[in-house]
Amino acid sequence: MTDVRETALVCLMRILEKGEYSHVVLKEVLEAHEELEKRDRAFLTRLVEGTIEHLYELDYIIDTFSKTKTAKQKPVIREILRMGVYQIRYMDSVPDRAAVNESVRLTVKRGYGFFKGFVNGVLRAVSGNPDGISWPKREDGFAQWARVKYSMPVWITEKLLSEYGEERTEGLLVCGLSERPLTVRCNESRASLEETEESLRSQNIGFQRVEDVPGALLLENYDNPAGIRAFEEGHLQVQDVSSMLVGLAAQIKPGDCVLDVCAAPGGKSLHAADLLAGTGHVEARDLTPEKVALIRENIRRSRLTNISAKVWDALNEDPEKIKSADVVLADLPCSGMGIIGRKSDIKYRLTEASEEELCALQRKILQVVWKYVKPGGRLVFSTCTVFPGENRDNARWFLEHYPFEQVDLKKVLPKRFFAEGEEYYDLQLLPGEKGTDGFFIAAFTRKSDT
Ligand SMILES: C[S@@+](CC[C@H](N)C(=O)[O-])C[C@H]1O[C@@H](n2cnc3c(N)ncnc32)[C@H](O)[C@@H]1O
Repeated sequence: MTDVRETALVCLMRILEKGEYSHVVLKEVLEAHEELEKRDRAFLTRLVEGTIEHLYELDYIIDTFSKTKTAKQKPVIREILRMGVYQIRYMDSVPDRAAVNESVRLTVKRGYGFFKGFVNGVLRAVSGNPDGISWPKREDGFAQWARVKYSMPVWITEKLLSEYGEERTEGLLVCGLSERPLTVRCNESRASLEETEESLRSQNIGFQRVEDVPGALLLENYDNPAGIRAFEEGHLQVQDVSSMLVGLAAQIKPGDCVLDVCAAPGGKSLHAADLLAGTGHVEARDLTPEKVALIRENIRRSRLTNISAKVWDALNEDPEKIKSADVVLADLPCSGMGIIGRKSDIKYRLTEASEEELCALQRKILQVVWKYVKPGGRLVFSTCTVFPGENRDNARWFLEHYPFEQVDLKKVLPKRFFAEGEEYYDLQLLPGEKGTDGFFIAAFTRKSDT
């Protein structure tokens, strides 16, 4: 029988000690353990994701009660303690005694019997003294306080504070630790919204329509599309509402030729193909064969026929595509801070230097791909992040350097995304504020005399 906690430990060793991506490791491990029941899969996923989400807080607690600080502990012991504290603090279904005993058992099973007294002692102290922790105080410094309270690196909080102030920054931090609903888009060129809703009802899957975004549904109590019939039939695509706004901002018309230069796993390309309703064509590109395989897998499942995928480095100019596209989608690589609620290891990997490199990479890609837009056609630039350097600043830079006019998004996107009386051309969404992930969109029309 699979030892669920041991499997979680193996995941945490790969993610936190070896630097692998959490979503990749979890997907691989869950696929390799098909025998696990739904309940065990949910427990494993929560234990791994929760431990990562609350990492700094868990270390702070362990370091309060342990003479040997987490930074100096053996990696296996450190991960067993982190998992143990997470279970004590956040998993109501696990009695503290079970969390302690299971951690000790795991210590012995992994060959570290010498440390069983240490693990037992630290976890018992954590469980027995919940009030014995001296937490950082908010009034002594928001970023240091948030480091422990929301497990957020200090430099990120400081950067957010300088752009959004304390209240909105805290909203973003809270959202990063909250469960987000699974949002899906109905492929209405394959089945009507009503048919897809009927199929969901027949499987007792609860949902709510997002009234102002065509085809968008929020699924209730579902965090994984596998097993949903409408998904297997290609009538549903997992996609956040914010990402669906790209398709609307692109103002796609029947017969359009769409080029998505950074498309994997294909969310926006598939939306564009669906909006074309069997006409026109979408070419979905990405950097590597592995990424393009993800797009192809989604195309295969969706059974849409007006879309193809190709490996192409967006930094290389493609002479065959110059002035060929009615719409270019530039959903560019970014720091991903808008989706930390879904991929919580992002915040620990990011550095100030890597964020600056991403700003520069975006400009390099835009420098090439604007040429593919036909005069009168559109380029939509988007990211799933919240830092202005990658978003607003690059959108302004683009407008200053290339022959485009900015599309006023207030005229093409639902009203509720914009505050009354504010001057907007582009749109910056923060996680949770409008029921979406954090996201940025700007759209441009190429001047016709260029
Ligand atoms: C934000 S993701 C795209 C998400 C996608 N548009 C969707 O909606 O599913 C950015 C993508 O850019 C790709 N990428 C990064 N550098 C690239 C390059 N030089 N050329 C092409 N794609 C690149 C990454 O592999 C990644 O899949």
